[in-house]
Amino acid sequence: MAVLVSLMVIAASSPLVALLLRAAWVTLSCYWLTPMRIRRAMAAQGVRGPPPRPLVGNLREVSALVARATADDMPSLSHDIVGRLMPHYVLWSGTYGKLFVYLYGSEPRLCLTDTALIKEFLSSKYAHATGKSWLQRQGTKHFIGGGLLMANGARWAHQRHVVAPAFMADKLKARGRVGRMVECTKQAIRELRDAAAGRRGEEVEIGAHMTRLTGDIISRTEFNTSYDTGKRIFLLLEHLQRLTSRSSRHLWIPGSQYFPSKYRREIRRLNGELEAVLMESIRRSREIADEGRAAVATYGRGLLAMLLSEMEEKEKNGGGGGGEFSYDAQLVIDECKTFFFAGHETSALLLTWAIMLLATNPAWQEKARTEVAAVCGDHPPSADHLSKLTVLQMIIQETLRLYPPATLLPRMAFEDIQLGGLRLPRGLSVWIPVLAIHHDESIWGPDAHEFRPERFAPGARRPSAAGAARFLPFAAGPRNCVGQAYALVEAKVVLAMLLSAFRFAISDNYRHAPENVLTLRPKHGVPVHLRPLRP
Ligand code: HEM
Repeated sequence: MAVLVSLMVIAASSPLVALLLRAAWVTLSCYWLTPMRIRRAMAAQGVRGPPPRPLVGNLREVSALVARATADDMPSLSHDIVGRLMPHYVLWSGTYGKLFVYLYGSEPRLCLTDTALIKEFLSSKYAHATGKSWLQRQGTKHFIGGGLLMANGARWAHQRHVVAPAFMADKLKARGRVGRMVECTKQAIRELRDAAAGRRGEEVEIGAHMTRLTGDIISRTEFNTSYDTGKRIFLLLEHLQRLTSRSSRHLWIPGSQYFPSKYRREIRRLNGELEAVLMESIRRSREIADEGRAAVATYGRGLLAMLLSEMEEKEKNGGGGGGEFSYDAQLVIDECKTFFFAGHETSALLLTWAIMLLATNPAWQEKARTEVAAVCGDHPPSADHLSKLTVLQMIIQETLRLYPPATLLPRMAFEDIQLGGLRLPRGLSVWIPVLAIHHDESIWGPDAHEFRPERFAPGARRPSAAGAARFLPFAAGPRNCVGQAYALVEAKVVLAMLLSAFRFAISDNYRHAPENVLTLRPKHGVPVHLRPLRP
């Protein structure tokens, strides 16, 4: 007590000391007292977890467990990958039950696997009471900034309202995007033919080609950029992603976001360069629109056109429809970065894993090829063909079940939430382990780890009525993936064309080593043998 009184006297006499004491109190409260209070509140409801250490929480255990589990390649081509990618989930759900709490640094995380609760939690009921945490936003600040993926609350609602119409299924058909996807895929097939012909045994690493192809597709359909500009943007984004993931490893240290570091300096430089390239694209789009204004009062098609029209509205009306949240130049740039990032890597991974699965399951490969020939004949797929490619749709869904590019869904509670019988305190992060749910034998049956596309056949018995929360590759509810319809159209177009152009088999050089670096990817790529089917 005497110490406290002395501190208060010193504080009252010196504003600097008062400031330092306040900073120390806020740090202690954020980094230890609040997480511990949340942990106790969950323990009082019977939800426990591993004991945390100050500041690091359980972070070191997670890192050590994952490092050990992924040190070697898998001994066989098994799809039973939960123990490898989420060893901490396997360990702690075995010890504390499927509902448990752990601390990621100082962020308390509740692991939620109950599919009925997940459905409710992701519903519109909690759209404004949940969102992306400080840790997530800080980690991606220089990389995708205030774009839709990391926006929260009313700002998120406005951004979503502006961009969502561009990605509705009927718009995708109407705006000639399928045609552009076909053109990009034709180019990729030419490159694959050349690459295969130039190598002994026609072997190519398909992942790199799919990354290039999906990058080209999003650049051309949504941003109207040239192949070279798109390529430059992706290289910069890739570099930034690597650096931000390295620099955010220390975010659990109080104040670390202000420490100067070589990563941070390089991130700032690359971000400046990326924004300059995007700004130039925007300037060119506006110039082209101005030249054509007399004839067509439009910026053209795609997402960038939509964002620029929205920004112009704001400039004209001094506000725009979203009031304080309307798009300005910086937000348009952030949105471009977000869609370049969110819209190409996940799609490339879906295609890469699908080709790996088809290359190792020749019967399904042949079945899909026969269907493509029956539906499309000798032509590339058109928008009308796509809904008839049901075998391909089943294969895509089974790929997304076994290898979902996003293995986790994170959401922070911004206010106290009553979820079923649970009270989730404000400040608790909820983590939905999508990969573990997709491989759960109690949901999918004893063959949960096997590639069996027939489980998605039209009319097949679904696991249960609450199915929406059991298959979550694109999340669910109002904050699901805004590009879902686009991604599925793209996957069908590309796979249908590749199946018509080549027969593929997995190479002996393939090393099965799925790893999770933000997204679920094959550590050593996917080398396949391509046999051209047509001259
Ligand atoms: C197979 C491909 C894809 C998968 C598996 C996928 C998966 C997801 C998931 C799981 C989320 C929720 C993330 C979270 O809230 O933490 C998400 C959000 C998002 N996705 Fe996708 N995505 C794919 C393709 C695309 C494409 C092609 C685009 C754009 C053209 C896109 C744009 C976005 C955006 C902007 C969000 C944020 C939505 C919001 O917060 O309102 N995604 N995606």
